[in-house]
Amino acid sequence: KCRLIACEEAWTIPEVAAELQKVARSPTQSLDKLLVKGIYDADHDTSGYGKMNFLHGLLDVEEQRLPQMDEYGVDMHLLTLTAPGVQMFDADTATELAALANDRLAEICAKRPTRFAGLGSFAPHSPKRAAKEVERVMGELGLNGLIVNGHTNGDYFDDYRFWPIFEAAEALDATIYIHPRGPSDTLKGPLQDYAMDSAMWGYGVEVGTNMLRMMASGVFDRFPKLRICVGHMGEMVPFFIWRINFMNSRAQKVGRAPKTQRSMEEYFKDNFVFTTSGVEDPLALRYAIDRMGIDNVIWAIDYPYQPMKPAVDFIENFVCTDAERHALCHGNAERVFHIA
Ligand SMILES: COc1cc(C(=O)O)cc(C(=O)O)c1
Ligand SMILES: [Mn+2]
Repeated sequence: KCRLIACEEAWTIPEVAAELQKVARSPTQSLDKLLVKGIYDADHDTSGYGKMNFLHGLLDVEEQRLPQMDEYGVDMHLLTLTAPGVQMFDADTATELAALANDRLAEICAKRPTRFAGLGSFAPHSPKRAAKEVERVMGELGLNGLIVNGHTNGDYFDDYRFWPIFEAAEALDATIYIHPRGPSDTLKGPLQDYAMDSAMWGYGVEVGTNMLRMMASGVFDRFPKLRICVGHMGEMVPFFIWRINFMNSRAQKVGRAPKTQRSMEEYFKDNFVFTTSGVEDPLALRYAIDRMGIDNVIWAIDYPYQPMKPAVDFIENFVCTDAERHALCHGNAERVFHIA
């Protein structure tokens, strides 16, 4: 029996849920509003927002989550404050609620250290205080890395203002998990209809765009040891990596893109790992392993947005070698997220 560590497992606290309800009732133009309203304010004026009953599963750790982990043989959940995290709040509220969520998460992990690990949050729009929180998360709180959800107020991670956060994470060998959120106001255009704002399409576009901006801008020349994790089988990038590499190197030759020390494919292989969250497709997984290398692929459920049993069945039925199975199911997670 292979140890199973699921690495994109969503969770929240009542204080963040309450603040997101305020966002849901505010006149925000953010595309996250469709999802936030559907989850955190569904019973209030639900016109067009689609009620989705995830809140109980997000708040819960021991009532339903842990018994299901026992029933299906999932040893650990790597818990992450669910998207959009604290990033829709003002910088002060975001900083305070990230620290509160991190304290609560450390308590959960301390109480059941063989069942739960956790990624700490921060407020990207207060980068200096965020860098301090990264140090507290990895030091005093003893958590396993960081989580952030795509853009913040429309800014992406090629923007030098975020670099104090990368500096702290790189120095502490702390992996930053870039989870999706709805596309930014400048990206959202035709993504506002047909539920394309979130998991079906907009999430992949949002994170994929962030990843490419980081790679193409030379962030990893500045922070060569920085490790980023993304979910959802690499947010479409693995399947497009040949074309991304070819077209970026041509763009560099003709001066359309800045010169970088390494190629896009090298940055993706050297500085990224990705999980299988929400893509339970054996063909996609086999391609991703063969294309990007087994050491870069990590199993995840994406609970409670994905039901637990099908995700366990998916990985247990996946055809692979024993070495691949150990890497996928726990070995890579233990290395990347410092799990004993
Ligand atoms: C933050 O809210 C989420 C909603 C869903 C969904 O299935 O509607 C999926 C994800 C996800 O894929 O992480 C996240
Ligand atoms: Mn997720």
